[in-house]
Amino acid sequence: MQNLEITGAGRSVSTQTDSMTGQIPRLSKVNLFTLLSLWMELFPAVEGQRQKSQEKEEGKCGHLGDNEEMARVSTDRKQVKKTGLVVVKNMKIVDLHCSSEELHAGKIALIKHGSRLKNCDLYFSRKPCSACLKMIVNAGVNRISYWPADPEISLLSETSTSEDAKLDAKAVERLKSNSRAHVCVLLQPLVCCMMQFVEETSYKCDFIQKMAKTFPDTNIDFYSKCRQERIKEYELLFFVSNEELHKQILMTIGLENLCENPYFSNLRQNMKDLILLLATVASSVPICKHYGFYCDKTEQSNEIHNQSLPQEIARHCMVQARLLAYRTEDHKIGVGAVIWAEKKSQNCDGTGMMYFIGCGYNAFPVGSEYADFPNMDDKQKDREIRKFRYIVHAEQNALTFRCQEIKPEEKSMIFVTKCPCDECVPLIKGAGIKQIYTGDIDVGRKKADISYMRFGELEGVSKFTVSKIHIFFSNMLPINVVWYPATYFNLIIPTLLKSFNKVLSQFIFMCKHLPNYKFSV
Ligand SMILES: Nc1ccn([C@H]2C[C@H](O)[C@@H](COP(=O)(O)OP(=O)(O)OP(=O)(O)O)O2)c(=O)n1
Repeated sequence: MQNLEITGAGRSVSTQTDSMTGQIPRLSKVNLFTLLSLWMELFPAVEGQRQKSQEKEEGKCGHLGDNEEMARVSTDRKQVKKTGLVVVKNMKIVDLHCSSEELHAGKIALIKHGSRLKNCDLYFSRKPCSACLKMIVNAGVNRISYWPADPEISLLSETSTSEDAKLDAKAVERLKSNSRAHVCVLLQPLVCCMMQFVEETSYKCDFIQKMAKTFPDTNIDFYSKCRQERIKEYELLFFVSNEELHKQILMTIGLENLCENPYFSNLRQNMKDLILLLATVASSVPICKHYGFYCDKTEQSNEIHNQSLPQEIARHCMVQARLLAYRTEDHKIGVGAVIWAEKKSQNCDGTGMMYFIGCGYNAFPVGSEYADFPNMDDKQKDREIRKFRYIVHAEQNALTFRCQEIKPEEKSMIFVTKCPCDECVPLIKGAGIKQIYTGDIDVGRKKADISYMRFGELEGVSKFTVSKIHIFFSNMLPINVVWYPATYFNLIIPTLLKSFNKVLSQFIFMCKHLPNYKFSV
């Protein structure tokens, strides 16, 4: 971990402020929406779905013995790719979805929004199938953007139904040419220095720093290792490494105009850059066996024992916030925030019980022009010309532009990349948000214009910050599960029962066959 202080992505980095003062590159909205759609495709499968697909794989589903049905299910699963979706209205994110076992992302959006999809822009991580497209164009959407790789009905799966995939691609084209909605690929090249900036800031972000602080002896640069792994993983998922194959796909999905150079190589370069950026941001909230977002007070974790999120979901939402932070207008530091809530019962969405409430990043009031407000920070002497009285914080924007009400009876949570300041803490509590997932590097800091004193004293809202899990429990639990008593029992008891069942059935089997064994002996 000592390496963390000196190297990042193979070269030395100075601090964000040293290297890029006053010239922070900004992620375009289109690229932010595209990245979030890709990221939503990676939303961790929820427990119910995981179990169901496991059962299907083991042949334990309701249609046990019905070979045809089994074959259809497994072909379907191979052929239909999970898809992420970002719903945007007036250039603001109004919802985040992903396919579930039963429903495609487009259908979920339709169920949830109906005709409110009118005039919305939809960003898909894969070109949607005809069944989704016909409904969403019918709802009057304005624009449908999709990632130009393997579509939702996969053209890469080697199943007997690949003909169907081609037929579906044709139907999609027909729907596209006969609809008013603009169905297109919206990818923009990253602005100059964006990648370097993301590398530097990811490496320096609160979560990595916190781990570096509390894990000082290890010299494993797990950030770089994690990043390399993510790059490989996401390239496999979102990229078609074979150029010819990629061209064939583009031709089949009506993008023959992108198959010629320089368009083809530009497209691939833009795709690669976005994948690299996503992998870099994702590695800034690392998956590490003994670390996670934990509530440090035991009484507090007991109180909310039934409510904590699985680590992989908490981490997923924090990466959403990290992506949002790259749209900041603050030249010094980007902050992102996203609010989710949990329904009491299962959602039709691939996000399980979780549903999106709102998101934001720190910026000047809507509509302000470049020279309207000062950008100076606390290092400048004159307090009158500092930014702090003008900038709207990430949490404030997330609350202002939320698309759903925060219901007092439901568990709602905010994920914010920087510790909530004294201005925001009462807002979060007042809004009825039940949990805060954040970094705590700033806790207790006092400055003339912005301080972080109230977070530590905050009561009635559970605070989850990156910390080390107790070794005893971490060894017993799966890596990505938040430790709290209920989860512990939820996981351990069924596992014990399962093992007990197995032993019991083996014992019965042995008893039944014992005479035979004796006979043969
Ligand atoms: N939870 C938070 C915390 C802060 N901010 C925003 C408001 C400001 O735009 C910026 C605060 O900027 P600072 O200059 O205080 O941040 P630094 O951490 O860079 O300060 P310092 O240089 O003192 O370390 O972050 C936010 O949106 N949400």
